[in-house]
Amino acid sequence: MSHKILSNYLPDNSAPAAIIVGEGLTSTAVYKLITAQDVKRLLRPRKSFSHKGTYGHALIIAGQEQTMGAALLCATGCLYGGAGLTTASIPALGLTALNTALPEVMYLSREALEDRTNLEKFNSIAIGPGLGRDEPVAGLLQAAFSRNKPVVIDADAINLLAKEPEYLGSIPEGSVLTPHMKEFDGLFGEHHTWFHRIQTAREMAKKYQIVIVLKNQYTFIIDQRSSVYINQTGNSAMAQGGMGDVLTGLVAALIAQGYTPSDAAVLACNVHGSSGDALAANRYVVTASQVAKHIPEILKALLK
Ligand SMILES: NC(=O)C1=CN([C@@H]2O[C@H](COP(=O)(O)OP(=O)(O)OC[C@H]3O[C@@H](n4cnc5c(N)ncnc54)[C@H](OP(=O)(O)O)[C@@H]3O)[C@@H](O)[C@H]2O)[C@@H](O)CC1
Ligand SMILES: Nc1ncnc2c1ncn2[C@@H]1O[C@H](COP(=O)(O)OP(=O)(O)O)[C@@H](O)[C@H]1O
Repeated sequence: MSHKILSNYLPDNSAPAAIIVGEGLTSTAVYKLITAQDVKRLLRPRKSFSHKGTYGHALIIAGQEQTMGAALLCATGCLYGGAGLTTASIPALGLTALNTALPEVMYLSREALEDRTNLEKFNSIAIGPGLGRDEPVAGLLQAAFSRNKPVVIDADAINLLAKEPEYLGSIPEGSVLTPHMKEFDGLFGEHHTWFHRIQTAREMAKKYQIVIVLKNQYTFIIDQRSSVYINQTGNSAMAQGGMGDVLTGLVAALIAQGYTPSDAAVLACNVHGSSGDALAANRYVVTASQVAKHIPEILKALLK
């Protein structure tokens, strides 16, 4: 089995030289490289005798007037990630855009979230993309947390946790946090090296029993036992707004389909990056919408 030095995966080369990386999810090393075989093993084929109810119902709580696109991109990632049903809870002014861009996706008003019984039917919830900081985000977060089932938490929902850290204690176990570097440091304090950032992520994932997806060129997925999975797919053609919103929707789609939060995060990061890689083979830049729409081809290819 080949081993690589962790520093190879850090932009600042900050890891002590002795830290090695095992190849594959079954490696006993703390730091594990995600391989194509891992992802093939994780992905389950769709069953012949199945219907939309077999593949779960995901709820996306996202968007505000100026960033409705983030909600649409998140819902697109969820739809193309194979959730049986996707519902978007967005401000009513986004309804025409939703119905036009994504006719497959259903709508739940923000007011309806106040009645917690409306949330019971969902197999997964993602919250945060484009929510903004002015809206009553705290109320939306409380609604998402009220079920005590894993929630995918991104963007402005992470920014709210940074502002009101008392909510950290009520994150349901198994939830998946998907911060980029700036969001991570906003929440858990400034870090001067990537190695130290990863150590904090390991500590926090264990403390709160959550999965942390620390987004980067190589994304680090840290599970509840502090293991670190390193995703190698993805490229700089993907460095464009909305890319993370698609990833959030994809994680929600996979949790809705019954994958564990940790497997969903590993699979989503790998497939999201592979989608970008396939498209970038003959493109200078790939958009978030393109990456989302190419996901089904990547999933199908993994089953071969
Ligand atoms: N179509 C839509 O509706 C879209 C809506 N969106 C939604 O809008 C909301 C706010 O999004 P946002 O882009 O304004 O703020 P945010 O992502 O916090 O960046 C702020 C600063 O942080 C930094 N930074 C960012 N990423 C980094 C990284 N990986 N690694 C390191 N640093 C990084 C960078 O700072 P710089 O490096 O330039 O100093 C950047 O300027 C949010 O809810 C989102 O979902 C977007 O998804 C776009 C499409
Ligand atoms: N240079 C790159 N190499 C690999 N992946 C990248 C690169 N740039 C961006 N990405 C991926 O794109 C996504 C960006 O997420 P994020 O910063 O949250 O975007 P947004 O907030 O605009 O949706 C992450 O999944 C990240 O790994």
